[in-house]
Amino acid sequence: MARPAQLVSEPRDGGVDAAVAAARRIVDALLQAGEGTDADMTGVAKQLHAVADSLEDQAPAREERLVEMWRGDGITRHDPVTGPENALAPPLRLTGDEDGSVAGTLTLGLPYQGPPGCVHGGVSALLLDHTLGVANHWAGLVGMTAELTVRYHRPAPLFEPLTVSGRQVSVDGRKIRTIGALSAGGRDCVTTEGLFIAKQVPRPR
Ligand SMILES: CCCCCCCC/C=C\CCCCCCCC(=O)SCCNC(=O)CCNC(=O)[C@H](O)C(C)(C)COP(=O)(O)OP(=O)(O)OC[C@H]1O[C@@H](n2cnc3c(N)ncnc32)[C@H](O)[C@@H]1OP(=O)(O)O
Repeated sequence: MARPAQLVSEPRDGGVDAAVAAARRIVDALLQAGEGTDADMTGVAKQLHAVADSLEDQAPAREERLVEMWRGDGITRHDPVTGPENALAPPLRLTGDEDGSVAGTLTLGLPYQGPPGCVHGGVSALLLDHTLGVANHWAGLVGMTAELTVRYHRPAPLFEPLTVSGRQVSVDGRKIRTIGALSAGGRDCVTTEGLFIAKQVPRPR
């Protein structure tokens, strides 16, 4: 049987991907520390601002950067779910199977908390919306999300491996229907059904 296809950008060892991995650690560590430690948070803020100042000084114009982001086809490096260049992405790593499904596993920490010890519902919806989009790409026809129905069956736990999966189920003219699930320990926590319309926002150039 063929190996599953990698559907996300492999993070690189150095460059911006390494800096983004460090930024994710910072977000996590700040939340883990909170207010009640002896850490010099004023000093920390100063150091982080210094890093941001230096990055902003050297960044290209936003329009130029958008063109660069959207160069080429397929997998993106900047999206907020899988993108190795995006510190907001957990990141989720998705692979595509021969049967047309896509799936990935990840473990979420404190930055993604909703109810105590559980994943925020909006975060689950984000992970699923994107996974359904990638499932459409894997199936060969992508579209814009027109409708997303999300059912929350049971709380999804933080700090435990979660599986996120999706599969395109039908195409009727421009209407694409795609389903997905987020599960923990083999049990569905969240399931979703999406209607996508085959249309794309023009790429910046
Ligand atoms: C998409 C990215 C592609 C990147 C490609 C890279 C490669 C792939 C790699 C990696 C995958 C990445 C994955 C990313 C995933 C993320 C997805 C998002 O976050 S998308 C952003 C959120 N969604 C919006 O912002 C939409 C906003 N809405 C619109 O733009 C329009 O309303 C749109 C396109 C949905 C429809 O507009 P109209 O003008 O093209 O089409 P009309 O004529 O209105 O509808 C066509 C048919 O669909 C029905 N329809 C439209 N909206 C409906 C709805 N909400 N519910 C039910 N039916 C609806 C209509 O009734 C009509 O049906 P009748 O042909 O008459 O039978």
